[in-house]
Amino acid sequence: MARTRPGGANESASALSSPLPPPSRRALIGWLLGVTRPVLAPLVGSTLCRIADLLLGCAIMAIGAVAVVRAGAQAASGAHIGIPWDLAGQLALASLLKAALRYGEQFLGHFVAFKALELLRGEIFAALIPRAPRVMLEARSGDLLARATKDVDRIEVFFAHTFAPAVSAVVVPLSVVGVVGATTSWPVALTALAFLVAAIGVVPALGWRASLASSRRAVVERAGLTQHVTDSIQGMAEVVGYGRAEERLEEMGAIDRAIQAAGAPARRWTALRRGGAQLLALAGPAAMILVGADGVRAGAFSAAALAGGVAAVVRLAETARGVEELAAALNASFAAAERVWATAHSPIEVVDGQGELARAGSHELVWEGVSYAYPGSPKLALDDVSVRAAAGRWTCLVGVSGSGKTTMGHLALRFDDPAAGRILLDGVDIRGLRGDCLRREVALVSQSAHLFRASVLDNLRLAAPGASEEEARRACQDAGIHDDIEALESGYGTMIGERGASLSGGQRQRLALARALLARPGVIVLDEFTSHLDPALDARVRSRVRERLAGTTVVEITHRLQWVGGADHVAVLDGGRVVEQGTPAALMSAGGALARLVAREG
Ligand SMILES: Nc1ncnc2c1ncn2[C@@H]1O[C@H](COP(=O)(O)OP(=O)(O)OP(=O)(O)O)[C@@H](O)[C@H]1O
Repeated sequence: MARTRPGGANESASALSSPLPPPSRRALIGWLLGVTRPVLAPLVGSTLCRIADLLLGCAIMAIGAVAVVRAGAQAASGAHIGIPWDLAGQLALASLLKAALRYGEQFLGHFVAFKALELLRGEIFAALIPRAPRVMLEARSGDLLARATKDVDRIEVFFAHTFAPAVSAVVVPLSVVGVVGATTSWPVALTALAFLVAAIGVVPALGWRASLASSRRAVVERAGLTQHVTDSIQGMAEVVGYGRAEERLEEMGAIDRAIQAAGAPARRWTALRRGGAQLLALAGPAAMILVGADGVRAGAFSAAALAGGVAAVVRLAETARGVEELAAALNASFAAAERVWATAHSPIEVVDGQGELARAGSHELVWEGVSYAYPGSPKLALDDVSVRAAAGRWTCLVGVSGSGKTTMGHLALRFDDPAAGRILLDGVDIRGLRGDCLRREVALVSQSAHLFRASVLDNLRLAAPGASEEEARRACQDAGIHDDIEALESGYGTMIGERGASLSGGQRQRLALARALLARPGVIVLDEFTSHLDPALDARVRSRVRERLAGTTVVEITHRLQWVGGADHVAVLDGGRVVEQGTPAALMSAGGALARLVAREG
C-alpha cells in the first residue's frame, strides 16, 4: 500500500523538486559502475592499451635521447657517426606498436563511452516508469529532459576520460621511475617521483571542494536554461504573438550570466591547477639533471642513460596534463551523475498493488472522503470528496475552473494517491490493484492527450496493440474522426508530426478519444473531450459516443452544461469540495449550485 500523507499539504520530498542529499563519492562511483557492468571488460582493455601506449611513448622519447647523446659523444671523440640501426629498429617497432595500441584504446574507449550512455539512459528511463505519471505532476519537463540528455552526456566523461587516465596516472609514472631507478640511479628516480607525485597527486586535488560546489551550481543553472529554452520553443507562438521575444532573450541572457557566475570558481581553480601541474611536471626533469650530474661525472652511469631517463619523465608531463584535465571535467561529470542518481533513487510514491480486477464492460468507481494536495502545494485541491459513479452510468463532474474536477480523474488513474480517503473500483481500493490492471480497466481522455510521432494507426494502437484495422476504423467513426483521417494523404498510415502538430486541436482530441474507445475499458474518464469541437460536431460526436459507451461507466468532466441533462448523476465541485450532487433534474429543480452555474452560462 502506498504511503498516505497526513493533513492537507503534501510534504513528501521529491528527488526533483527537493533533491535527496547527494550520495558519497564512493556510492556514486559504485552505482555508475554497477549500471555499466557490461562495459567493464572493454574498459579494462582500453585502460591496458592506454598504459602500454603511454609507456611506449616514454620509451620512444628515451630511445631518441639515448641516440642523440650517443651521437654527440661520437662527434666529440671524432669518431664516425653511423646510423644506430639497433635504436632505429627499436624506434620503428615501438612506433608501430604504439599506433596499434592507440587504435585499441580509442576504439574500446569510445565503445565503452557510447554503451555506457545507452545503459545510463536506459536506467533513467526505467527509473521514470514506476514514478510516472506522478513524477510529471511536479517535474518541470525541461528539467527531466536535461537529466535524461545533457546530464547523462556529461557522465560520459567519467567513462571515456576518467578510469583509464586515473589508473595510468599511477601505473605509468611508477613504471618509468622504477625503470630509471633500476637502469640509472635511484636518487635520480626518486627526485622525479617527488615532482610527479606533486604534479599528478597533489595539484589536481587543489580546490576540489570549491570546484565541485561551483560545478553543482552550474549544472543546476544549466538545467534552468534547458527549461527556459524548452518553454520558449514550445510556446514560440505565444512568445512571438504577445511580443515577448526580447524579454525571453533577456531572461535567457540572465540565466547564461548565472551559469557563468556559478562556474567561475571552478574555472579559476582549473587554470591554477593546470599552470601548477605543468610547472612541476617540467621542473622534475631539470631537478633530475641536477641530481644526476655528479653520477655521470663519477662514471656511475652514462650520460645517455640519464638523458634517456630525463626524456622519459619529460614525456610524463602529458600524463600530468591528462590528470588535471580529468579533475576539471570530473567535477561537472559527478555533479551531473548526482542529478541522474537522484532521479533513479527518488522514492517511488505510488507503489503498484498486487490485486487483479476481472475485465468487465463496466465497474463502479467511488471517491470516498478523498482529500489531496499536489506535491509542494500547501492548498488542498480536493477536500473530503465523496462521489459514486455507478456502473454503466454516465456521471458528470462540473464546477468552475480550478474546482478539482481533473484532479479527481487523475487520482482515479493513480497519478498520485490521496492524502486521506480512498478510491474504490467495484469496492476494491485501487491502491491494492496492479497498475496495468487498473489502467486496462480505467481509461482517461485528457485535455492534452499526447500523440506520438508515428502513423495514425500506431497512435491508435497504443491503447490496444492487438486491435485490427477494422476495429480502429470503427473507433474512429464513433469518435467522429474517421472522415478527417481518410482525407489525409495516406489515410490511417499518415505520419503525425511531432506532438501531433499536423492535426488541429479538435482532430487531436477526437483521435485521443478514438484511442481510448478502442481499448474498451470498463470505466472511461472524459475530460472536456469535446471542448475543441463546434456545437454541431459536439452533438454528433456525443450521440455516437453515447451509443458506443452504453453500458460502460463514464465520468465526464465538463464545462458544457447544456449536455448535463443527459447524465445519470451530476456532482458539482467548488474549491475542491462537492457542494451538491444528484440527478440533473433534481438539482435543477432545487435551484442550487448547478442551477446557478447553468444560469451563469446563459
Ligand atoms: N500539477 C499541479 N500542481 C499544483 N497544483 C495543481 C496542479 N494541477 C492542478 N493544480 C491545482 O489544483 C486545483 C484543482 O485543479 P484541477 O485541474 O483539478 O481543476 P479543474 O476543476 O479540472 O479545472 P479546469 O476546469 O480549469 O480544468 C487548482 O487549484 C489547481 O491550481
